[in-house]
Amino acid sequence: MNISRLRIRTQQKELVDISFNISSSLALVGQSGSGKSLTIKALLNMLPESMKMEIEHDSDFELAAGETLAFVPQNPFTALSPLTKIKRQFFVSQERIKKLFSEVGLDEGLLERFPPELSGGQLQRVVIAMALSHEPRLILLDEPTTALDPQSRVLILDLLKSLQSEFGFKILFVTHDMNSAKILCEDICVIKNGKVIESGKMKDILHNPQSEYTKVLIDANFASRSFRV
Ligand SMILES: Nc1ncnc2c1ncn2[C@@H]1O[C@H](COP(=O)(O)OP(=O)(O)OP(=O)(O)O)[C@@H](O)[C@H]1O
Repeated sequence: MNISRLRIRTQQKELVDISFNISSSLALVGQSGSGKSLTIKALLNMLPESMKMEIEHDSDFELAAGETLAFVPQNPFTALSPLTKIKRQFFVSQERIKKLFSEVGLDEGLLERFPPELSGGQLQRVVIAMALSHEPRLILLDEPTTALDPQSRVLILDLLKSLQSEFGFKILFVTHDMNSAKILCEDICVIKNGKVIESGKMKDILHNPQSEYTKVLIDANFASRSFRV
């Protein structure tokens, strides 16, 4: 999927002006304030009313939140309604929910529980099952593992990878964490202040970053994390 131009502006200021291509899995990486969340909101058509956007993309891909597009947010603890049983938070048949639960590695007994009775990793699997329930063509992931411990983080990223090879959806993964980006994505687009700094194959950019900004992102992450680098 090719986004040949995405511009987001307020009356006062241009916040984002980027282009990117999602051939299979793309990490959109940048420091805080670089425009990652706004990009996701723009694709979901959920920008604040004070902002205007212009978007150009391939004509065969309709951007429809909850249909062609699914979204997995940062914090699974706040993504679900706490006082509603898990099974009541899906809008598909019980049979389909059970199938989705087995695909994300969850015991169907958890369907009878309330969200606060599950761990962060289990909750994120529930959210991923929900994202899959409409058979999306593209899943938008906004730092989906930041609220998790390192072990659950790697398990969730591995799960997303295997689900992707099973179902064939594309992934846009927004993060400042190069370690996670490296595990999940084949391609990377580095952004700063709403502009693309560099983009290409993940392995090429990790081995040979062209900008100081990318080097800092790589060094910060690889120096501070101990898991699978
Ligand atoms: N509602 C808003 N009104 C005006 N400016 C905004 C609004 N939301 C975000 N911005 C600005 O847009 C720019 C990009 O913000 P965005 O939230 O997309 O960054 P981000 O890369 O997701 O950062 P983080 O990693 O901290 O979530 C920032 O300069 C931010 O201050």
